[in-house]
Amino acid sequence: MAGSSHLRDIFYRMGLSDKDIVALSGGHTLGRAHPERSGFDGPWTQEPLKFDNSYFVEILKGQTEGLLKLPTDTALLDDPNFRPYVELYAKDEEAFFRDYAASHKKLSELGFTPRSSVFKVKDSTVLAQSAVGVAVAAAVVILGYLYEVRKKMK
Ligand code: HEM
Repeated sequence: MAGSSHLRDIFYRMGLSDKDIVALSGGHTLGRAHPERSGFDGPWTQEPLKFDNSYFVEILKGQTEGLLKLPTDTALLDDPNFRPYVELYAKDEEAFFRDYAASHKKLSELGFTPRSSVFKVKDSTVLAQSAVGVAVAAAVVILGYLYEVRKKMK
């Protein structure tokens, strides 16, 4: 089972799970391989411009003339933890859409610090700076006023 352990090596170090591996592999429902790029040839599904669960339906069918199966696609079938997700997504497209969206978000946000935590630090710094600014401005106004009053009293 070299395929699935290699997949786990790569995806686990990014904090992704078995479910993420299978759901994201479903990205191959779109597009195709090009001999001049990867050496592989052809699409994974009959309608490679349509985002649906057909990638999972096709890999469960086995070899189909004209459709591609990468070693990482067949690894999903051989592994006892991956396979239940393949079967689920093949029969329940909504489950695939739901899990794909969550995994895609996770993948897209790798290495990204959420806005809220950045702004919390920034907000308190900005607030502290503004408070000092207001205090200085108030002091200038008050001192100016006292200076005028003293001048009039003289
Ligand atoms: C599991 C590990 C993966 C492997 C081994 C892999 C491998 C490949 C290979 C060999 C190609 C063909 C490249 C070419 O010849 O043009 C390809 C294409 C593609 N991959 Fe993956 N991929 C993986 C994961 C993913 C993921 C996570 C996504 C997105 C969620 C994805 C989306 C695509 C798409 C959309 C294409 C088609 C590109 C095109 O039509 O030009 N792949 N992938």
